[in-house]
Amino acid sequence: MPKDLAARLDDRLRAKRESFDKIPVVDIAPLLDGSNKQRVAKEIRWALMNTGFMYVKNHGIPQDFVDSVFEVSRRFFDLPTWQKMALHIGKSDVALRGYIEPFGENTDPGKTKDLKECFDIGPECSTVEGPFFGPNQWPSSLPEFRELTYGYHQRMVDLAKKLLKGIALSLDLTESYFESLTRNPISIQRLLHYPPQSGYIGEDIIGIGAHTDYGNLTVLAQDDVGGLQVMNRDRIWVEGMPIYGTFIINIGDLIQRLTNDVYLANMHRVVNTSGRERYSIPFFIDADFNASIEPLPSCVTNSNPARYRPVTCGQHKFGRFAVSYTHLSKA
Ligand SMILES: O=C(O)CCC(=O)C(=O)O
Ligand SMILES: [Fe+2]
Repeated sequence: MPKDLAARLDDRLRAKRESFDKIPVVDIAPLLDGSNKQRVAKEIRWALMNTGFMYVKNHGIPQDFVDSVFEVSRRFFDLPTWQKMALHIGKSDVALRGYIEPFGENTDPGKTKDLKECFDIGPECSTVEGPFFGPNQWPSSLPEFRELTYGYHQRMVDLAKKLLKGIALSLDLTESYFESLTRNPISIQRLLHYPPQSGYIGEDIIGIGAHTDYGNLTVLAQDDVGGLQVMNRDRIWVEGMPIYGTFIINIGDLIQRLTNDVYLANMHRVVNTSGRERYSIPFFIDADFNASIEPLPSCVTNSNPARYRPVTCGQHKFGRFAVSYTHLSKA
């Protein structure tokens, strides 16, 4: 964990929040169909103030489609290592697309090595245009991979934009608030595979080290294995158990900065002691590369003065990857 995060963690958890022993489930149908957006906004507000996480149900993405992406993800991670390494993220320049081997990204660098392996996809561009924007790399031995995973990415962008509307309403902003910040947003569609761990497990090697997400919003699909843990106010790790048919939504640093810590980008990690392989599919949506993020006037008060200086989305995000990606931090 970068030092500033470690220092801020205590502060965050001291903040006036209700502790939680489970993550709330929010039915977002009334947000999506417009029948009761305000009720959903209220539930989102409680969840993001107190846990930074929520499950969403009735999200409109067919479960058999999600299952088919899990299936192709399993097939991808089953490929021989040399085939995966041929698509290594280091070959994508600053676009940051492709395969990341175990220990190739450590989200709590200096403390934990991450056992997970990943594959990252993003908005398709024909050449590298700059950080996070460039061509994807595709596995030629899995012809169905591209259509399924890129199609999923498109559905996620759409869902995330609807969720951002709900978040805007939950902050008493107009529902279109995020539109001007997300015209061509950085987004990453990631596939993850966690091998099981057994015996003594210390914090030096786990599935994914304790971290907050970097951007605006994460939409996570997980299989039925379990292992996600989210920290509560008493610094207890609460299990984010799988609930079939839901996604887990959590906010990242940028929304925490925007809300001046009213909403919590909460710490989480994965420890897979199930004895089974675990797969998950997180999608990250951020803001435009040059979007400036600073505390909203409505979240700055005498008792909660502005805690953050403006930062551009791209600067913040690339800065965090620069220390977590082994291939970048060694360069
Ligand atoms: O696999 C999971 O459940 C969580 C993954 C995660 O936290 C991340 O990729 O940022
Ligand atoms: Fe995360």
